[in-house]
Amino acid sequence: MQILSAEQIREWDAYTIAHEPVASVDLMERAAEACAEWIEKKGWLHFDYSVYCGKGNNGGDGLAIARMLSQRGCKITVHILEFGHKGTDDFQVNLERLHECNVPIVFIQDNGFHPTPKGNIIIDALFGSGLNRPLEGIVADLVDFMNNSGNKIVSIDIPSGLFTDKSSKGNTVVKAAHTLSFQVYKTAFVMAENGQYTGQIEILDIGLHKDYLEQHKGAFFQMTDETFIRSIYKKRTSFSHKGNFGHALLMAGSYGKMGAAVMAAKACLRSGVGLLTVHLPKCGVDIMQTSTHEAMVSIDKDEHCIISIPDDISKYNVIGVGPGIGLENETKSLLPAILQLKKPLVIDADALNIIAENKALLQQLPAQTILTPHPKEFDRLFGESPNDFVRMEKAQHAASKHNCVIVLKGHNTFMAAPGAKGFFNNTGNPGMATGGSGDVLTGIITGLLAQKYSALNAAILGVYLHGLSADMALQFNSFETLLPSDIIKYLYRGFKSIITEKKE
Ligand SMILES: NC(=O)C1=CN([C@@H]2O[C@H](COP(=O)(O)OP(=O)(O)OC[C@H]3O[C@@H](n4cnc5c(N)ncnc54)[C@H](OP(=O)(O)O)[C@@H]3O)[C@@H](O)[C@H]2O)[C@@H](O)CC1
Ligand SMILES: Nc1ncnc2c1ncn2[C@@H]1O[C@H](COP(=O)(O)OP(=O)(O)O)[C@@H](O)[C@H]1O
Ligand SMILES: [K+]
Repeated sequence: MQILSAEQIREWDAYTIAHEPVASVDLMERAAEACAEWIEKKGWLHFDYSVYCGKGNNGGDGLAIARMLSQRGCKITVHILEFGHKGTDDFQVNLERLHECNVPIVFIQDNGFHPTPKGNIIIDALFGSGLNRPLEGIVADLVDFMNNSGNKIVSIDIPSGLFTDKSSKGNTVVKAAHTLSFQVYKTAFVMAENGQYTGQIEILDIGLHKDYLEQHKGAFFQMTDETFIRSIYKKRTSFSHKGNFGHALLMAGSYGKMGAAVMAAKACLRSGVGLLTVHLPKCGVDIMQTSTHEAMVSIDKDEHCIISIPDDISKYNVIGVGPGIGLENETKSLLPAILQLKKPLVIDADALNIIAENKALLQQLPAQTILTPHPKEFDRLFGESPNDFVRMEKAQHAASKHNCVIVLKGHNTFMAAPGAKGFFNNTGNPGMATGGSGDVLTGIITGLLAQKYSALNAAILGVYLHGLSADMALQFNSFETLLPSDIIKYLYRGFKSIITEKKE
């Protein structure tokens, strides 16, 4: 699924109006009908509704939804924010239509807001993608009033006060339980800083013209859905052998952090790598050999941490470095040597922190290296960001500048690569917020890279599978009990769901 900016959505609306063709007010009717149907399917027709409308097209949607719910037998009160100026044409048409339904309408002109009866559902249709400045004055007061009412809020298109394409940090924004948005995701929905506002997001199909997306391919962010993942997944043939799936070298672990190496190794093996060697300090040998029988080990000179590179590096086709390696000085000084090997590379955790301390190393990254920072690691590497939007733009810029793939981890992990607009992931859950989940991801991506996926596809597929397997593991776990080792255990379910053909 694509993720569009407010401007692109406006263009797409206009394209549909011109090329379907369909009248703008009829498109609004479709949008409102999709919302009313969603509410009906939810079994919510026995509730009463307070519908809050601005005077733009978002408010027009609200008026049309009010009419449709009233026709379905719901008790409705409509509240219109009165600014003095006329509503948009489609708003005015829908106001006329609503007058015919005898729905009570209250015009809000001052702060004396009518209390919303307990149990009413609030429909928030104040502002949509046309928001052009932060809310203030009476409008901000109204949103505070709605948020503090204790009523469930359903926002239409986007919670009012939330900007589609830039940060709304510190602004007054509606806190919705559900957001009913149209056709595609909006950039605002994938930013962690907005998680408190959107609630559950539903994307409703309003039949916008498909040709628009075809004609602007490459101009949009992409949400990595199942269709896309299937298109990059490589099927195995019956005659395949271990030589087809690469030999990965993982450089991981230090005294007290061998668990990171074990998890990365197991995840790498379960991702289908042909052969795996783990380079680790002496203290880790017994741990790895007893826990992970399929992994070979390459033993470092040092007892406690990694300070050297294995002798014969030529047999490995990829290297994954970072999980649990620590920040000992001798480990730090090893990193430039690893970069000089010019192998396909996945860099995570402390290996990223070492680069952050010596940023000149960024210039030495082999082409198409994959970096997997969480936001703090990212900020250490590329500087602090005031908000998620700026951090994402920095990731795009850094990926181009250093010719690398950046996996900026989070709920909707963002993947940036040179020449691509960027990809957001849509699998995974808060059960993954346990130390070690990142080590598992490094193992998965390293395993896929060894199997000759391109760097970008290894990142996209790895992140998707990582989250999907964690989602599958929820069948037998709560968010609290889910462990990184469960993600490895359920990787087979993730793979199978990609491989299994969907029944039509
Ligand atoms: N055919 C289509 O296009 C379809 C569109 N659809 C719907 O249209 C929505 C977009 O509608 P839209 O473009 O009319 O903008 P909208 O969000 O209603 O707000 C604009 C108004 O708000 C005002 N305003 C802005 N910021 C403000 C602030 N901080 N504080 C106070 N006022 C502020 C601004 O006033 P002004 O800046 O002129 O003072 C203007 O009056 C979209 O989200 C979707 O719901 C669907 O029906 C599907 C088909
Ligand atoms: N709420 C969440 N939703 C989706 N994915 C999550 C969530 N919380 C954590 N994750 C994923 O778990 C991983 C955590 O990685 P990281 O922070 O490096 O952990 P660690 O270093 O402890 O192993 C990332 O891939 C991240 O995307
Ligand atoms: K809204």
